[in-house]
Amino acid sequence: SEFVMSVTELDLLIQNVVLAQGETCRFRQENLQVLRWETYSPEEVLSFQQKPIDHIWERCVCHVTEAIQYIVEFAKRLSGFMELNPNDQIVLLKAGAMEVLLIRMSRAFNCYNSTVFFEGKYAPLEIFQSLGCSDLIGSMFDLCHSLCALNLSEHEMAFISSMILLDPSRPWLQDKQKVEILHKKLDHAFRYLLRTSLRESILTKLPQKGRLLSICQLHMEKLNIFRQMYPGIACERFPPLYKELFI
Ligand SMILES: CNC(=O)[C@@H]1CCCN1C(=O)c1ccc(Cl)c(COc2cccc3c(C(F)(F)F)cc(C)nc23)c1Cl
Repeated sequence: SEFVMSVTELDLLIQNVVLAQGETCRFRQENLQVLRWETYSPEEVLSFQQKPIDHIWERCVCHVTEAIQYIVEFAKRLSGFMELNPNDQIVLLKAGAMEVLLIRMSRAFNCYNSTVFFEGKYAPLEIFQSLGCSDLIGSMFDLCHSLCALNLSEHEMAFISSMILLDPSRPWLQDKQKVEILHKKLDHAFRYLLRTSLRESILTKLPQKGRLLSICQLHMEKLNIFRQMYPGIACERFPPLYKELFI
């Protein structure tokens, strides 16, 4: 029994999702644009590559953890999310936060020279070489390239992110129906938005769910390898939120 949403309800939901994204994206789109040709020099790249692996890992994990906190704030602002039971809120964030981070990373990616915004300038893939997980970083860059090709607007990215988070197919959900209703409303509003902006064609080109999932699984493997290699760091120095969500 498909439900009907009034235009007012659709507009209100679009406003809620777009506002949630605008208030919780760590870097403003315009600032990222201005800086996009500020790249690291070969000497700077070399000095990054010569730093010890645990040093770079720890900095990256701190950046990732901070970015995840912004994504938690994004989720909390999505209408209906805070009305879900706390267990389901954690289940949805645990499963979807990293995928949303990958979507957000593409906003800070310059697909003309394959660089990504990192610590103030745009960095090439090589800068992460000493991390010893070039397959993970490489697949993140590939994903950014395919997302850049879609030339997604902030509105579209906001909806894609909200539907990744409010995904009723996540395992261990207690109140699946409630998430289903939220997801269906987002789907209606997203399609309405795409119809009015003549952008329905992107629906068939969005990255498959499995692709995001596989990168995130690579994330977990790398993280476990790193924790084994540097047991000292993994426990204490990881910010608590990271432990809660990923360990
Ligand atoms: C635009 N910038 C960004 O999106 C990210 C998040 C916010 C800040 N930030 C960066 O500075 C950044 C940008 C690009 C890259 Cl490739 C990186 C390095 O990313 C990672 C290096 C190591 C491990 C990473 C892991 C692992 F495995 F720990 F789970 C997981 C993710 C997702 N990213 C890792 C980083 Cl940390």
